[in-house]
Parts: sequence; structure tokens; C-alpha cells
Amino acid sequence: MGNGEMDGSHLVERHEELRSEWEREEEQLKKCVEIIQHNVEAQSAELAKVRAETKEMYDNYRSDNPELHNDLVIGLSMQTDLERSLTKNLAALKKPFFGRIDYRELGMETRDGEEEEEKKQFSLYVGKNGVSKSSTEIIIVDWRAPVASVYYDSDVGESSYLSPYGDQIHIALDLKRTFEIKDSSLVDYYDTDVIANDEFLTKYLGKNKEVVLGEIIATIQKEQNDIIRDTPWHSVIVQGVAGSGKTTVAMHRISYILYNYKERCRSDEFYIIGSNKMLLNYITGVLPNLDVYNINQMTLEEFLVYLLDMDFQLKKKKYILISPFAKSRKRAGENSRVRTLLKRYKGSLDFIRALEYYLDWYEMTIIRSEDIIYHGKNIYSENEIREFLSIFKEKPLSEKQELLNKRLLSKIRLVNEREQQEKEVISIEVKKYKDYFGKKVAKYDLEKIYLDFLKSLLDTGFYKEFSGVLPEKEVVSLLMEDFTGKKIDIYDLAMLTYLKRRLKFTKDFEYVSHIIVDEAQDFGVSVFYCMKQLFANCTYTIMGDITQNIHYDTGMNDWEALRGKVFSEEKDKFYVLAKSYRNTVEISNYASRVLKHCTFKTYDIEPIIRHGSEVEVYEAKSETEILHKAAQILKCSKEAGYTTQAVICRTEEETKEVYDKLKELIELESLKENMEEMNFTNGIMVLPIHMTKGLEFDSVLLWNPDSSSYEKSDADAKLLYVAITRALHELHIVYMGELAELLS
Ligand SMILES: Nc1ncnc2c1ncn2[C@@H]1O[C@H](COP(=O)(O)OP(=O)(O)OP(=O)(O)O)[C@@H](O)[C@H]1O
Repeated sequence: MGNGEMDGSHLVERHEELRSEWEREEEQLKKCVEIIQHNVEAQSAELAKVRAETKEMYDNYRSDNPELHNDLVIGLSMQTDLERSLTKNLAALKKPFFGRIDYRELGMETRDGEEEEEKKQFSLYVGKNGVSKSSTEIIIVDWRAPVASVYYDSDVGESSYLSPYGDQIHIALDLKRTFEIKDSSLVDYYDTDVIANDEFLTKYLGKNKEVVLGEIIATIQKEQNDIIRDTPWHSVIVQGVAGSGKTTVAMHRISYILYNYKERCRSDEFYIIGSNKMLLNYITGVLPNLDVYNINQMTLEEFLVYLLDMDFQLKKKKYILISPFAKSRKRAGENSRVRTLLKRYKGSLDFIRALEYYLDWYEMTIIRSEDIIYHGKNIYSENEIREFLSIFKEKPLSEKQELLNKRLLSKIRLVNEREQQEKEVISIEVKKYKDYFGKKVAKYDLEKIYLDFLKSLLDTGFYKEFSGVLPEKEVVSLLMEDFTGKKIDIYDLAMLTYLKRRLKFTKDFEYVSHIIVDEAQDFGVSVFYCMKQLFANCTYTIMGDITQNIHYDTGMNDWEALRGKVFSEEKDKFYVLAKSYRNTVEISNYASRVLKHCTFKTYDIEPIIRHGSEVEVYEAKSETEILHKAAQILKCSKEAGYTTQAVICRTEEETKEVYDKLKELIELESLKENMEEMNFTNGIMVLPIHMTKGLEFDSVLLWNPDSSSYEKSDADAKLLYVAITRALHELHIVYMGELAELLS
């Protein structure tokens, strides 16, 4: 027999093998579909029954019947649960699973390296939702289940996973397979040892994107999985380059935590904080798809106003909220030196620490801490009072006062009882000292105390024991001028919230257990310090990229202070994501070139190898030409099938101008007067850079980045980096005059 014949028979054998493997997978898929179909039918019947019952209760509802009211509430909640479960099952019907892992459990590893005892063999299918045939027979494992981490973490070979009971289970992974399933039919499957990860990923990444963040459960990468599955008992800080999946990972992490820590974590105690409404709507759009409901989502400003429980009449314009981008200026660098120093001060830890120092003093002016001599005896010594205050340091002033008053009264009662005084006498004595440490104040004048604090910053003598740095006089004057002129920003709001927390007990602060901050680098470290003081038992998932800090003076340009001074380097975790999934290699390289001009530390970008067209830079000679060229580019991109397109401008003012002119030439999505109220939609959107943060578009046209709009500074490099990295497939640049040096 010649070699050729041998190869031929092997090929036939291999082909047969593949065919029967394919048939086995089709069989498995069919079986799963049948079970899900059965579950769907059972749930539909149950839902119809519950709906009928709640309807009947609703029809007979009478407000004076509390029992009926309770039943109705329970019925409605059951109905919602069933509806959600049915929706999940209907989706699972079309695509029951995406992965399969075959593994053998190995015995416990002995310390002296004795041989491992082989255990059972498993073949598990992993899906977006778990599917069971009965209460004991699981057909598809939920992607969030502990064992499913093997699918994300390991390649074929030995590995392990953490059981729900905290044991490390050692396994030998024999097969890791990913499926493509469409409308309940098997389209294809790939085994990890056959197809390279990047090659597989590019199949997903080449597609056009929706106007809601997508779920990535079939392609979560190992380094992302580590973050998603980290425990909620400590905080997690993630530095990730643009497009590395920070936001996506954060949303999947919420889903993972709520699924695995049901008993301890409630979705309504989770808060997602983002920089604007459009971003929040975009990122949280994925949550129902990830089986997450009832999460709070707010901008930082909204969150603080909610905690303050007073709106400073922002709507009535009693106070004006200063937004760094609302002004109609072209360049960030036009601010005066003092204004820049003020911004830096507000974002720094020195600011909030000075307030902390001031409030420690303020507290002592209210709480009398001197020996209390009663009937000739020192019944409450200064030392005792001070010790008490240091033990209950975290408690608000009003609570400290209450506790001290109570303690003093019991001492007075005791002295009188020992002296065998009449009841009436005791009661008179107790009344005399009732408010010795101060009366319970229902409402504090936060604005006045804050202003007094601002004034105090001029008094260097007062701060002689303060370990931080005080601002220059001019900076303090500007700070006070803004506040008395009723101009406030998120930093004032944060300080006022902290002030409120120090003075008064409030329930709102109790019900915050996990905070997820996206685009965290845009907020100064003082805000995080403040939040840490506000919520005693809260942990955080903080996602950001210092290279994308668009509030250069207030935001964070490194992670040092946050990691070392606000969070604990030992207890909390810091991760770095370096791979970029969003941009083509050409766009990523272009973005990296901008960063080469910078003096700040940058994190290297590793693009997933996906090629596209070169970045097009077009110089126009006149305004008419630039507008016509832009319209032509946008038209071509649309014809190429790109559904989301953005024209990115420098400022809000420029955005309005460009929008007005361009709309005469091509159909645009309408621009609202208040850009914060806009929604991310398909079509062509004209937006200022800061409003595109966190978003992504199939095609981006960067509007006129000339040398007068962007100077060669770190701040402007960050802005351009953000704009460039919004593009998934195509980036075009049109300009007039001299191109910004950062791009040349
Ligand atoms: N593992 C993955 N598989 C497939 N796609 C992924 C993966 N991780 C991220 N992506 C995709 O990459 C894109 C960028 O993700 P995302 O917006 O979460 O990144 P980001 O780090 O928050 O970006 P930015 O800092 O620019 O806001 C999204 O389209 C997301 O679906």
C-alpha cells in the first residue's frame, strides 16, 4: 500500500469521525431545544394562570382590604418573575448554548505530591441561562456558574476551578468547544486547540455594532473573566485601554455577582455611576439581557443631589451647575492660572481632607468636652468624652450628641439614686442636663457651614496641624466667589454631601452596597475619598483609563492616589486590560501615534488583529469644500452598510455650528439643545468629544482638528485619543489650515 492510499483512508476515517461528531452535536441541540420547548409551554400555562388570578384580584380590589392588597402585590411580582423567565427561555430556544467543556475531575492534590486519584468525567454545555429538565437534572450550565469559569480560563490540559463551597477542584480539560447556533440550528463549531483565539474573536468583532452595549458571554477573555468573577467583598479598580471591554466587563460582573451572591447582594443596592445620561442608557441597555433588573443608574451629579436630598434649585437656576464643557470656548488652555489651580485643588485629596480637619474642629465646638463636675464629683471626665468620640468617630455629629447625652443622663440618675433622692427631684435634674452635649438639630445650614469652611482655608494658623497642602489665597477667593455667586460643580456637591453625612444620620447612606463607576478617570480622587467616607460597607468596581481623562485638571492622570490613599493596595485589587477589541489595527496604531507626543505615562495598546481601511486624512481649502467632503464621506460610509456614524467636534458650540451647516447636505440625527438629553441612535450623530465618551461608532469623522483647536498638550492628546478610539471600522479626518501637531 502506497503512502497516498494510507493518507486517503485516513482522510475518509477523519471525515467520518467529524460527521458523526457533528451529528452528535445536532442531536444534543435537538434534545436541549425539546426540553426548553417543554419548559416554555409549562411556563406559559403557569403565566396565563397567574395573570388570570391577578386580574381577578385587580378587578375586585378595594383599598380597605389589606389582605387582598398583599395578595395582589405577591401575584404581580410572581407574574414579573415568570415573564422574565419565559423571555429567557424563549431566547434560549433560539440559541440554547454557546460552549461545551469535557473534563475529568482529578483527586485532591496531596502535599507530598502523591498521585492524583482520577474521578468522574463530565461533558457540560454552557449557555446564557441555565436549563434544567427537572430539579436535579441540569442540561445547560449557566455561564455564571462556578464550573463555567473553566470555559473562559483554561485551555485544554490540567486546570482547576473554585467550587461554590470554596474548594479548588482540579480537573483535566479534554475539550473546549464554541458553537455558532442560529434559530435553533447548528451553524458551526470550533475547538480551541484547532482555531486561534484571535482568529475566532475577529469573526465577532468585524460586525457592525448596535446602539446598546453588546453581551460577550461566548467570547469573554481570561483576563476579563478574572475581573468579572472577582468577589464583591473587596473593591476592584481596572485600568483598561480604550475598547478593552471595561464597561462590558463591569456589566457582566454585576450579572455574575447578583447570580452568585443572591443572599448577600441586592440589585437595588447597586449603583452605576456614569458621566452622562446617554452613556448610562447605552451601557445599562445590556442589563436585562444579562438577567439584571432594578439597578440604580445615575450621573454623579444626580447621585450626589439624591443623597443631599436637596436640589440646590438647579432647575430654577438658583445654583448653576458648572459643566467643564458647556462653555463656548475652543481651547481648554485658555483658563487662567488660578482657575487651573482651583480645578486641581478641587479634584485633589487636600480639599476633602481640609474639610475633614475643619469638621473635626467644628464638632468639638459643638460638643463640650470638659470634665463634668456634679455634686462635687467628676462624673464624666474630658478624657472619657474624647475617648468616646474617637471610638465613635464614624458616627454623625447628631448621633454622637444623642449617645453622649444618654450616657450623661444615666450617670446623673445614678448619682441621685445613690443619694436616695425623690423621683421628682431626679426627673428635674435629668431635665436640666438633657441637652448638655447639644440639642438634636433637625436641619443644618449646609451652605453656611461650607462657606465658613471655605473662608477658613485662608487661615493658615487654623490649619497648622493639617498634614495636607492649602491652596493659594487667590484660589480660595475664586472658590468662594464661585460659591457665593451660586455656581457649583460636582466637587462642591461631593463636599456638601460629605458634610451632611458628618452632621446627620440618614438612611439613604445605608442602602448602598456596591458602586460601579465607569469612566472613573474623569472624576477627581477627592470624589472617591468622599464616597468611601459616605458608605461604610460599600465596595466598588471602578473602571477607567487615565489616557482618556478629559477633565485634565480635576480628573485622574494616574492611579497612585486612588490605589494607595483611598483604597487599600493589600485588600483591594488592581487590574490592567491591554487588549483592545474595538478598533481595527489601523485605527489603534493611529491612536498610539497621538500618545507618542505625550509626557504622561501611557499603557500600551495591543489590538486584536483585525484589519480595515487606512485612516483617511483630508485637507480642505475652503469651508464649502470641507462640508461637501464630510457629506460625501458620510454618504459613502452609509452606503457601505455602516449603521452608526459620528461626526466628532471639539466643543458644544462647534457641534451646533457643524450640525446646522451639515444638515443642509445630508440627513442627520437631530441635535437637542440640551445634549445631555440625547439618546444614542443609528444614523449620523454630530457630537462633541465629551458626549462620545464610552460610545462606539462603525464610522467616525473627526471634524477639523486644526492646530488652533488642539494644541500640543497632554490634555488635548487625551481628547484626541478619545475621539479616535470611538471608531470601530473606519476613521476619517477632515480639516482646514494647519493640522494639529498631535496628528501630524
Ligand atoms: N471578549 C470580548 N469579545 C468580543 N467583543 C468584546 C470583548 N471584550 C470587549 N468587546 C467589545 O469591544 C468593544 C469595546 O468594549 P467596551 O466599550 O466595554 O470597552 P471600554 O474599555 O469600556 O472602552 P472605552 O474606554 O473606549 O469606553 C465593545 O464593542 C465590546 O462588545
